[in-house]
Amino acid sequence: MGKAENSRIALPVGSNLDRFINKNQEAFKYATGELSQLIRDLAYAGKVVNREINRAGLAGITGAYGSENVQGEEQQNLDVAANIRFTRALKKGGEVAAIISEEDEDIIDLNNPRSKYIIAIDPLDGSSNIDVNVSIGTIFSIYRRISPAGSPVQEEDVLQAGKHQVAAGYILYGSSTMFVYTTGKGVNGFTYEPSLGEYILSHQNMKMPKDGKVYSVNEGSYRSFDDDVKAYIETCKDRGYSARYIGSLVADFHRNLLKGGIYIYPSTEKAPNGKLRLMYECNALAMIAEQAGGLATDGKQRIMDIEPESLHQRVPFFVGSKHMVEEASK
Ligand SMILES: O=P(O)(O)OC[C@H]1O[C@](O)(COP(=O)(O)O)[C@@H](O)[C@@H]1O
Ligand SMILES: [Mg+2]
Ligand SMILES: [Mg+2]
Repeated sequence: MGKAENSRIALPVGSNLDRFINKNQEAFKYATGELSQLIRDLAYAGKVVNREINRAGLAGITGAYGSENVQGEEQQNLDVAANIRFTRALKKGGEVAAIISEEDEDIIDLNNPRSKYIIAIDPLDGSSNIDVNVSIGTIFSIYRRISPAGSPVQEEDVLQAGKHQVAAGYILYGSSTMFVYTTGKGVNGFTYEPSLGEYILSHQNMKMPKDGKVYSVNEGSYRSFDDDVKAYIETCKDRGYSARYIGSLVADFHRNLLKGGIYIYPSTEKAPNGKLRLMYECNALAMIAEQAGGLATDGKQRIMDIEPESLHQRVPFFVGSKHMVEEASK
């Protein structure tokens, strides 16, 4: 792995996340440590959720919870468990003023008067894969609030465009568990070492290849894709690219981040605005992609330039290797 360049964090692979966070903070002159602690709180909650995922089958916590979320999707037990774990850890941590969660219709105001951060979170991504032991994830975006700390959280604090994220990342619960994040100074990945209970720096200054030979789309809805998307998929097939679709956004994204490729969830007849949610799925992965040299659009414009109108709004999503997304977005 190349030596970290210019303002990137220089730490040997093998360092733990905590040490990296401290080092990262030094790069921010006016840092007060609150964002650092917030990232630690997320990483900690991720360890707890990781343990619950690993033993879900044993503890009988797989299956449906018996209620629907605001999107009308059936909540899985682990969706609800993960949502509780992250909300609780962030509340206790005291660094977050409010949360937007996929599993909650409204903003969760944590009444942490002194806190200046807002978090948007998909506690468990890839819910359809929970019970079948396929990789799943958690996705998060962090913003600084606009209204002064201590005052009630306003809509303007939470409905901010992706370009205003101060940090973003995901946790991948796969064959190994990884914590991947950015604070706007490159992307770094940490692999969880359960016997130590530590996240260890394993992927430093991650770069997404500019091109790839993998396309990732649910072709089951192919007939209702618009002609441009169909044309791009045909181009991929003409070129002999491989089709890979895990059905867990975080896992499909992570593969393309490492190997190159494109993930597309376009608008369809069933989902005219696509399926994925701008605030807690697309913005975070867009920031990671761009920080790693990739790109993310809704097929027309840069995802992070989209001004959000509602907490759970959906957008078509094209993300991955820069040249592939450029071509697919034409
Ligand atoms: O089954 P489909 O329509 O292809 O959708 C799969 C997509 O939906 C998601 O499961 C949506 O995320 P949630 O599981 O968090 O609701 C993505 O992870 C995945 O890429
Ligand atoms: Mg999701
Ligand atoms: Mg989810």
